[in-house]
Amino acid sequence: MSRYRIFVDGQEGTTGLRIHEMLARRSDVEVLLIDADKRKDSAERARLLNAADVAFLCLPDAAAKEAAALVTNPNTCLIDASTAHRTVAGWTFGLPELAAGQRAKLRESKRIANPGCHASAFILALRPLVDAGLVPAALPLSATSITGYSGGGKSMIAEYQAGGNAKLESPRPYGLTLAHKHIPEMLAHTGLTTKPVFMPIVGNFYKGLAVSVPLHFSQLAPGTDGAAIQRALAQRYEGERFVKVLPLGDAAALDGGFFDVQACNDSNRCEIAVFADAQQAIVIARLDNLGKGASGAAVQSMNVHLGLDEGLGL
Ligand SMILES: NC(=O)C1=CN([C@@H]2O[C@H](COP(=O)(O)OP(=O)(O)OC[C@H]3O[C@@H](n4cnc5c(N)ncnc54)[C@H](OP(=O)(O)O)[C@@H]3O)[C@@H](O)[C@H]2O)C=CC1
Ligand SMILES: CC(=O)N[C@@H](CCC(=O)OP(=O)(O)O)C(=O)O
Repeated sequence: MSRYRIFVDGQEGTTGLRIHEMLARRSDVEVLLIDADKRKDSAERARLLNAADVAFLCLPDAAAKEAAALVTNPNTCLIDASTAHRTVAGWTFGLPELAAGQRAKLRESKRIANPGCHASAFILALRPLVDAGLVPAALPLSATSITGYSGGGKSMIAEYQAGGNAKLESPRPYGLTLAHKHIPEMLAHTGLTTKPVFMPIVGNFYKGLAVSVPLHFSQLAPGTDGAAIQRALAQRYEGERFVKVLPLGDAAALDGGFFDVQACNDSNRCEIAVFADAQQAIVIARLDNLGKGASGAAVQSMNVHLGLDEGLGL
């Protein structure tokens, strides 16, 4: 049996290494490796990109754009983990659970842009509520994301792991220009038309992420309550392998009243929880920023594209 040829451009980086770990367990793929001293050599990267059936781009945005321009082989499918192409025409958003028909698009497309980690959680939580008409598309929302430091890639990991900086011990809000790079994809792929106020917070733990969105029923479709929100989400993701909607107010999702943002670590799962009283709800989606938030999602997209079992290697 001939094996699929896979290249990871950025194989030494955080998401690239994780993809390698996932592919190493598989016998149906051959991973094309680049010599360490040539990993930024455009000619060598071009050779391997064009030799691959699927190439993952685990690179900063500028290098991902450069890599895309190096591909001339019409058979090569690019799966870009960076922010560069997530709202660009001609690229398919790498979230199979986005909507009916998304898997068919991923199967056909040779250009797949994988979602950002915060955006994955936000979109999975909000898209069904907008589609169901419970959340009006123009509603001004706010969202907070608590994330582990591996989301910041090699440089942030080194900063945290060096130790000795007391400022890194407490959670740090950022994105305070109100222009986080995930906001365009959050709008484009939920159907929301008003930019949400989005504030991520990075904490002193390696990985795991939870996006919280507060909702006031007075601003939603008439009659909407916590049960209706949970039901819309549960119906939308019924039968999905990697998206799990928890029961309304699920005490089991809490640890003595606290929500564990690391509960989906080392999995490709996103769990969505709804907590509500008579007037308000908080929808929280948690995932592993290097799992469903990045490398796991990229491998899932590859499996869908190649027509394989979607969970292979995950
Ligand atoms: N970490 C996460 O949780 C997530 C990351 N992403 C995105 O995925 C992409 C990769 O992120 P991440 O793995 O965290 O980043 P890292 O910083 O950990 O790794 C990036 C890698 O790309 C290499 N690189 C940089 N420029 C070039 C170039 N011109 N040619 C070849 N290689 C190059 C770097 O080399 P060197 O080793 O020399 O620095 C590094 O190994 C980014 O766009 C990021 O935003 C997406 C979702 C989640
Ligand atoms: C902690 C941290 O810095 N996290 C990153 C998100 C990582 C991610 O999803 O990456 P891309 O959108 O770049 O692909 C951030 O908020 O910018």
